[in-house]
Amino acid sequence: MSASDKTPRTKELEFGGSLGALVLIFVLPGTVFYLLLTCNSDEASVLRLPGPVPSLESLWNPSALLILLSWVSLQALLYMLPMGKIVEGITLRDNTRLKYKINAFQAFLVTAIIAGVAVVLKLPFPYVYDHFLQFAVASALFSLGLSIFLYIKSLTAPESALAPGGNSGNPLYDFFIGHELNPRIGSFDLKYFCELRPGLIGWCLINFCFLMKEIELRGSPSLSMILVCGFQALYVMDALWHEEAILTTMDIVHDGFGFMLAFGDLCWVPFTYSLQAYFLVGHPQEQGMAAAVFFILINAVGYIIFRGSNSQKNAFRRNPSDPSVAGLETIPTATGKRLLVSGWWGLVRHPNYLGDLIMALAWSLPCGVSHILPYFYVTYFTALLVHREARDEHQCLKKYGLAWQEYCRRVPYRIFPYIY
Ligand SMILES: NC(=O)C1=CN([C@@H]2O[C@H](COP(=O)(O)OP(=O)(O)OC[C@H]3O[C@@H](n4cnc5c(N)ncnc54)[C@H](OP(=O)(O)O)[C@@H]3O)[C@@H](O)[C@H]2O)C=CC1
Ligand SMILES: CC(C)CCC[C@@H](C)[C@H]1CC=C2C3=C(CC[C@@]21C)[C@@]1(C)CC[C@H](O)C[C@@H]1CC3
Repeated sequence: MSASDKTPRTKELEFGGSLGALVLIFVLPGTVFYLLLTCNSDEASVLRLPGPVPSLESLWNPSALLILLSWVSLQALLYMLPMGKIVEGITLRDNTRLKYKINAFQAFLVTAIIAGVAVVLKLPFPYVYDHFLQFAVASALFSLGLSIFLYIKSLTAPESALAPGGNSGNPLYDFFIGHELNPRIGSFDLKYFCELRPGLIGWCLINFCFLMKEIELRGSPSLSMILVCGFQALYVMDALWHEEAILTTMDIVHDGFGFMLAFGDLCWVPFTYSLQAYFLVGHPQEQGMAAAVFFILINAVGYIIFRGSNSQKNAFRRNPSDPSVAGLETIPTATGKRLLVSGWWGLVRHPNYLGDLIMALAWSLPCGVSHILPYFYVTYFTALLVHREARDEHQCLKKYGLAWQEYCRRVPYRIFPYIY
């Protein structure tokens, strides 16, 4: 291995360094349980502490862990099935390119068929609602176990396989961010698998369980529940359909696979992104048709901006002379790549984040305005994307230097036109 193959030491630590990492390892699971306990209470008020903390025995349910393990195994099996195409990821430090299976959308369809059969067989979907906290505990323990396994595995990985963002030499920080970039067991890519499948498809299934709980309680699903489940299913299906696009995201290219992504993918996403549907079961909301049309319009505007900008960039990066992007204005960079300065990417520097945030708002509105809790997602997501934008900006400035400064001059706003 030549010296340039080796992953350099990570000098600039993010998230407040090792102390920040230590705090987040406790704060993230704490936030999940606080949100779920609050949502379970009658008042669902984020300004009050939720009732008494449940006993440890009541949080532990071996059946929940077994169901979770079966779920992850089913998704792993679907991932490994010989369906879908194989594509290559970006070129790695040692000049190799890993191969990835593209079949997440097919996995979703097969899962939907299995769920349909389970409905016909009258399987008790509302069980997930009744034991949701226990499922969250099982999932948090599973992600912690996976993160420990990943860190131990990374200690035997070659230097070239370490993550540029998670090679600080501080074990706690590297455990949090992820020490190894693309941990694999044979050809099974653990990070790529977890990023989209068990958590995102699981989020849709959890929403469906909540909808079935509403049917059990009230005879039919509410309009609010149908809107929330419909909007979020569209978002998940879109991500699975465009699975190939995640191969160039910073999570796959820069960050390793450690506690942050393992917990994020397997616990945070399914158990906090489904909060609106969870809230609606215990706190029903009446929405009229006019309001529903308004929410659908907001979601549609967000989706058009989100999908239009992501597709425009993807098409441009794949083939700059593609007829759909060939007429757009660009600026050259020293790396040979060009930057779009017109179209969606001339509106703000992260139009895809803007669209995503507009959709996030549309997912909360069907829950009414009497509670703050269903607005958790849009609030947290604004903070996540503002932070992510700053991380990406920092990487782009390093990569493109003067050309990036010129782009910032031409397109001065980051996410919200004329505001930020
Ligand atoms: N729901 C959720 O929890 C989350 C959702 N997301 C969503 O995932 C999607 C992907 O986001 P993310 O991974 O952050 O990255 P982006 O898709 O925003 O990609 C950023 C990269 O795009 C390229 N780029 C930036 N500006 C330009 C330009 N003007 N012209 C051409 N290329 C440009 C640069 O890479 P290069 O030049 O190297 O190609 C840059 O590093 C977004 O829609 C986001 O909203 C993200 C995080 C969490
Ligand atoms: C636990 C912390 C608060 C941070 C966790 C971050 C993760 C939840 C997110 C990091 C990047 C993500 C992406 C997506 C989901 C959330 C995580 C895993 C998408 C798959 C969502 C759908 C989009 O179409 C693509 C996204 C890529 C990044």
